[in-house]
Amino acid sequence: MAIQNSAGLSLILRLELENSITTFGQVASAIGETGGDIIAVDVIHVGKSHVTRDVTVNVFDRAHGQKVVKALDSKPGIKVVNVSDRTFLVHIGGKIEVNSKVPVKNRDDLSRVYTPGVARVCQAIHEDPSKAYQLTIKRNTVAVVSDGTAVLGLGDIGPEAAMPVMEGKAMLFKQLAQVDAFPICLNSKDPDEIVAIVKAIAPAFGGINLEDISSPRCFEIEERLKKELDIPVFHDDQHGTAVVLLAGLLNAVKLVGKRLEDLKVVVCGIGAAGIACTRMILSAGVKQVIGVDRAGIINRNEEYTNSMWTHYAQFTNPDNLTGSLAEAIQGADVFIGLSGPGVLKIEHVKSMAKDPIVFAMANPNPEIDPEDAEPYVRVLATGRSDYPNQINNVLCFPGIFRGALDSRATCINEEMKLAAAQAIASVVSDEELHEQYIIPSVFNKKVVKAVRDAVVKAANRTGVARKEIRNIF
Ligand SMILES: NC(=O)C1=CN([C@@H]2O[C@H](COP(=O)(O)OP(=O)(O)OC[C@H]3O[C@@H](n4cnc5c(N)ncnc54)[C@H](O)[C@@H]3O)[C@@H](O)[C@H]2O)C=CC1
Ligand SMILES: CC(=O)C(=O)O
Ligand SMILES: [Mg+2]
Repeated sequence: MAIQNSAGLSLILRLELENSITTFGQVASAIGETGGDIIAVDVIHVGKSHVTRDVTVNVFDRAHGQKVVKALDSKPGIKVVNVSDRTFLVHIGGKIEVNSKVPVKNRDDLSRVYTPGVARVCQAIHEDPSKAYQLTIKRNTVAVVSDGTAVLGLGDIGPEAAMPVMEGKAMLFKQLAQVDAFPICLNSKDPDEIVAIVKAIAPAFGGINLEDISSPRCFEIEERLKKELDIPVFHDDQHGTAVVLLAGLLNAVKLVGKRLEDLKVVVCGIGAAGIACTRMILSAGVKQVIGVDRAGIINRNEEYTNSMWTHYAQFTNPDNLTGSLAEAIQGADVFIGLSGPGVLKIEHVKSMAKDPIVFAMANPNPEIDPEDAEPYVRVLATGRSDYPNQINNVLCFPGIFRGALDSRATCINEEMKLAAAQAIASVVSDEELHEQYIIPSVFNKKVVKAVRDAVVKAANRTGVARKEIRNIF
């Protein structure tokens, strides 16, 4: 099983080439000798003495990029005028914008969309607040709320630094499921204040997607908001991740011919995602889950300062094992990583049971380098977009909110989550199922529709839908 990795970093190098001294062939050789991969060349300006070209080069990391630049700069007749990182370029000015659905071309239009016409619409909603679903953006709009305390695996990097991730989530909501989503990053870490703020902004939204809020605060914040709001509140790192993880696990066990109830599963990283994933796989039928965090195996002999861990020990680790990851993983069928980079070593993988399944889901860098793990595992998945088998909550949140908004559900309950997991898994047919294809691609158009339809049905079945469904796809 060969793993294809796209290069880590893509740079655009603006080069000024002196015609009499150098050729493009020399440029290409200099880049090739350093291991850079040219993926595009554009001519920017042709002059008598100089040609300016933009050369797009894939490199492994920053240091490699610097090596390529140095190699070019050292050649006579080649000048590196500018270096831009394509990832930064797509972020300039942010990734989303608000568009108007109604053209305003004259006074007549203006008086309808704005004052005085708008006043009658406001009064209609005042008389019947449920009309907000017909007459405002509420029915199709989700707030993506973060406090920046657990951004990917980068930790507490603050609300401003969290924005690119939240903009990315909003972009994906729109692109994949036509849901309008706003990134809202809060300058507060106080659960009381976060609950109060989200409650206060809720009238404009049909759902709340909590994102990258650190544990254990995230549990309290979500629970309180669920109780106090009549729109779905969904902590994506918990439930979106758990839904996609279960989908991947259902297909992986089918592939290796094991049963959920016979598995020994190790979950590393007992935070928001790890706890929710544990709950989800237990409710799907797994019996033996062992949690590991910085304090080692989570067991019932300890009283942890993190009360969630004390609670976690009550419903996991049936044999009350103690020790470290090395002890936990011996003979395990499945490793689920939701912690940080480099936690899982080759020796750990070698000590797993036959046909090991490794889901190294920490972002941006997984618990083990996929190239290192690949020779020793049967099924490998990461959370990243540039390897096969991407187990990432992006497979869930667009479709699950599409279904919840369409059925105007009051919440996203366990049945809706389970239905979403089964729907994602079902997109991969038995004929297609393969070590490198246990989970559909984010770009597989069947995913959002399958999840949305399954969620709508589950919402109806469980009595949380407030609306008859019209099919929008
Ligand atoms: N692939 C996906 O869809 C998703 C991936 N993640 C990733 O999972 C990781 C955790 O995310 P959250 O649960 O939201 O964060 P969190 O902050 O709630 O929990 C992380 C947990 O991992 C533990 N941990 C960190 N380093 C560790 C180490 N070296 N050994 C043992 N335990 C360690 C922490 O102590 C903490 O309990 C992040 O890297 C995040 O990017 C999270 C959500 C979705
Ligand atoms: C994917 C995601 O939500 C995370 O890594 O936090
Ligand atoms: Mg997240």
